[in-house]
Amino acid sequence: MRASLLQIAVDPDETADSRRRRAASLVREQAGSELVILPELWPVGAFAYQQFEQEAEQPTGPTFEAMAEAAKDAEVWLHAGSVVEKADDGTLYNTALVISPTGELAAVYRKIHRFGFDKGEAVMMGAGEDLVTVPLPGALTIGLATCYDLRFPELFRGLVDAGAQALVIPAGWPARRREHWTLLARARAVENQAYVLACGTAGTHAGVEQAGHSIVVDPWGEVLAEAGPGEEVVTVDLDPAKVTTTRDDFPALKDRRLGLPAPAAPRL
Ligand SMILES: NC(=O)CC(=O)C(=O)O
Repeated sequence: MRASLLQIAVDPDETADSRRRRAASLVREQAGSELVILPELWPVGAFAYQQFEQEAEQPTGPTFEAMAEAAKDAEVWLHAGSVVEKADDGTLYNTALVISPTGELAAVYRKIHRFGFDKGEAVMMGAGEDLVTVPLPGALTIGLATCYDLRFPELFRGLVDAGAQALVIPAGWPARRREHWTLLARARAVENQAYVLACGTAGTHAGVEQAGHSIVVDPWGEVLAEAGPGEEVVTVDLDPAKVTTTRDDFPALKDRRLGLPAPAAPRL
């Protein structure tokens, strides 16, 4: 199963429409891949908080329209990264879109853990509540998470329990925390015995230099491919059987101790 990660640059000197056109043409160039992945909030930039309201769209808005055409032309499954979604009640969400090779909206995932503590998406956006997996026919079942979610292992265990074999994580990860990005991506792969495909952005916006370094890790924790800091396409071949063989040969997931009594209150 061939997968391509499109590590697109999100510098502020480009409009969202221009970036959508560029992304669409990059997607079309990936014909032959089965899965193509774009990063988090790439039309606007993950830290461009001031633009969120203005660039907010419906899940079937301009990003979906441009990406659905491209997915159809290339005949690929497209994880179109995430967009600022404006829900019917006006709430904004950081929402990932998965598009089928026939151009249908196959799944949406609203980011569960919002980044920013007392600012940015943490205060401007609603939190997703639903874990989402998508079985790609004849290939792997992917589990969806976005950027800051990478720091919360319990989410990934939930995805694995729901059948995920590959964890797809679009991000807008800052350069100053790049070591965390690589370490966490490998940790999520090892502990869940799953592929991790984590696609970041390049460039700088809102004063935040992006890490790039999109990474693909196999279920044993080996790095199959890693981008540099600039705009780049990473293409890898995944072996769906490797998930099963890793889990069979080293069955650590079966040694989980579920149902232990919880402490009276979390000790933080
Ligand atoms: N931007 C994010 O969602 C997450 C992030 O930057 C981090 O360090 O975590």
